[in-house]
Amino acid sequence: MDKLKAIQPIKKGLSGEILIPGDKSVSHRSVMFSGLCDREVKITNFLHAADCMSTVNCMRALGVSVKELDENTLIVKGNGLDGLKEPAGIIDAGNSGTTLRLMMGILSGQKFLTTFTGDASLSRRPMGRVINPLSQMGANIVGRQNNKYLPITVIPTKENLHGISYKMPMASAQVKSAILLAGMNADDETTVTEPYTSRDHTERMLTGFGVKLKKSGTSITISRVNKMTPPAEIHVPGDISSAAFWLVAASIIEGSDVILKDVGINETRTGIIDVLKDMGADIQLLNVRDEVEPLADIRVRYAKLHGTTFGADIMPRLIDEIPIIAVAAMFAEGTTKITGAGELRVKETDRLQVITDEFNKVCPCIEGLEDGMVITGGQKDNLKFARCNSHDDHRIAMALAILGAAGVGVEIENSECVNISYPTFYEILTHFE
Ligand SMILES: O=C(O)C1=C[C@@H](OP(=O)(O)O)[C@@H](O)[C@H](O)C1
Ligand SMILES: C=C(OP(=O)(O)O)C(=O)O
Repeated sequence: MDKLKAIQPIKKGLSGEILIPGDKSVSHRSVMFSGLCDREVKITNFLHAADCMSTVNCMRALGVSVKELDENTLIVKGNGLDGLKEPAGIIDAGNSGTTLRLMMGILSGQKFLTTFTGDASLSRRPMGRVINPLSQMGANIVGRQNNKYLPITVIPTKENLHGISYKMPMASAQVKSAILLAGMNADDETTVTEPYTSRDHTERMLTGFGVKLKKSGTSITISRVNKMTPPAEIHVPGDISSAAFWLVAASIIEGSDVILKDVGINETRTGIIDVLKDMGADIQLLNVRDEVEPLADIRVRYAKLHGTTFGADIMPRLIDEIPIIAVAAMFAEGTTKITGAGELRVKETDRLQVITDEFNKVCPCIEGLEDGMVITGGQKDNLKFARCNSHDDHRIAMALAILGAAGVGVEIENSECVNISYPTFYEILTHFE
């Protein structure tokens, strides 16, 4: 039985500095791409959390050496671009959509068989969105319910993959990445076009490994890759999706003035900063610097927020932040309307449904829409202590914790799932009084 977590209200606000752990998306990719090279790559500030460990275990099962120098420092040594080996058993992708979808792209051109499983949540998530375009490239991937769900097997094909030009029905970095990674093994050019630009970590990191990509608007083109030349070291920036919980907590808890250290500010990820600023938040970027990914320290102070409206065009830039933005909206004066968020229905949970069901237990102020929600704000004095359920969704658990900390406290059932992306989250939260 998972632990019930009691969260106390924070009275004095957030202060000092919070060191933000490594970015989950960049951590996954750093291990995958390094594992396709034939020399050692050192990865620093790697996110040691359950999702990224699913990727580490997957790469190990495929014959890649991954040594852990300490919790956040890895040495990855692969056997070259054609050096992955057939795994001896079934690979468990756990809770991680990124692991499963990107690995399908990498494995679809390999000459061996791989079978994946995952947890109950991942087994409900749609995989046809990756299997369909990869099949058009000549991959042979089968899954439950007519190739839609886990368990999934990637079957070797006799023919090489061929390039396609694919217009994606949704903005998704996982789908885009899977197609580009398969495209590295295809005989001719592969082009993928998104309705809106999603996070571009794959494109940036592949470029850092010497892979040539052409970008035009929201289209990316890749050709067969014969060799990857890794940097000696990859430093993973702090995860803005983890920083998001403190950005909102400090914005809504009076007396807060805190600095979030070493946060990745790649513009395909900073939608949360734009939306919070639009709501009146006091956020300053300090010490901005540019590595493979841009980084900054972020100062955030309590401010009186007001409601806002946003939709599909900004959604890929804040897709994982909707639960915590909903919390900000509950404290903001006026109404917040979010549309174009239908993708939230196919995350670890149906996040639109879970936000409406669980946050309304604390204060019934959220009306669900088919592709979003309307939140009536100004609820600070109307919150009641409730027992809520994360439904085993890490981002819901953390958003509920901030809702409780900024209000009158909360109890969270299935609270341990924060280990998926932010194992030290509760420890940091309880530093503040
Ligand atoms: O590529 C990635 O690392 C991710 C892409 C997003 O998913 P989609 O591609 O399904 O939108 C995001 O929600 C997920 O947390 C991580
Ligand atoms: C959706 C998420 O991750 P994934 O798709 O990799 O499971 C997330 O971390 O919020």
